[in-house]
Amino acid sequence: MTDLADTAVLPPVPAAKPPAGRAGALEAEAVSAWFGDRKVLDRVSLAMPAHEVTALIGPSGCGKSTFLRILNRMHELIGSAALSGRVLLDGADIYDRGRRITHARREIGMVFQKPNPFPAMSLYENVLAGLKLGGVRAGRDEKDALVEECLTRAGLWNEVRDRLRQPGGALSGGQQQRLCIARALAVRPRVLLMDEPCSALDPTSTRRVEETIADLKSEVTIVIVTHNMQQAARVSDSCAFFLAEQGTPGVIVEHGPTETMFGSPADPRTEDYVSGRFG
Ligand SMILES: Nc1ncnc2c1ncn2[C@@H]1O[C@H](COP(=O)(O)OP(=O)(O)OP(=O)(O)O)[C@@H](O)[C@H]1O
Repeated sequence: MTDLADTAVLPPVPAAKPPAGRAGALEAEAVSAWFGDRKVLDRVSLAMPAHEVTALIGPSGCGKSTFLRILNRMHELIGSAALSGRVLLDGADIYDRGRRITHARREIGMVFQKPNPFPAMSLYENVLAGLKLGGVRAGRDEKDALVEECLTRAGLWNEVRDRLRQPGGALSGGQQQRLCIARALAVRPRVLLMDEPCSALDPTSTRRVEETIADLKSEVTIVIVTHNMQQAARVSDSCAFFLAEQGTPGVIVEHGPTETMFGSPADPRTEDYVSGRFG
């Protein structure tokens, strides 16, 4: 259980370019979760190695999004929510009493299913929004450099470089999602969590976001929830298959290298799911 009385304000972050290899290794140990009396995850353990893309797959309602939210302390924002277990970022438990919730949120960023840029704010200000929330002061040149760097890393710079003062709401859905990725990157996370980031996008935008994911993993560890098995096969290095059978809490049935999970899974339920026989 955790202390819920922390703020959502980001702490100051340096505006300099991140050192290479800053991606963090994330590890969940025996994580269980509840909404009220209802247990929805049961002792889920999973290693998410640095510089890799880990896909969380499984039928609707098996606890993938809940697990993802636990990885950056968003689960505890829901009134009836509780959890047990540990989440380690490079060996340090993000739920330790001495660690601030804001620290976990900065180190472990999140991109949501529906692109959520600030629609009236300019593209430029959107990218810097996380820094602004944290009260970080930076000079104009520093801000310009950060905006260009993050939009480039998110694969959007070339499309928007001439219209940075336009509102975030003026972009296509796919561009908005990449803007949200740029915004998440601006606070220098070590892990990026993505909850079905392409489910609201057309195939072309989906491909563009997938290319962005592939480019980013040299700098940031990625954990992605997806219902799209082709996407999981395309973007991930390893997969974890979640299942909640007959009203029981969600568990990981099997996890391993994506090639194995799709080519020769050990559990027949994994085989049935990845081949589209259920779910
Ligand atoms: N805010 C909430 N309050 C109560 N129950 C919730 C809440 N959010 C999720 N649940 C329940 O927790 C279980 C796990 O939900 P979760 O959204 O994590 O599953 P999921 O695998 O991500 O599903 P989907 O693929 O449909 O998004 C479900 O039974 C769901 O109804």
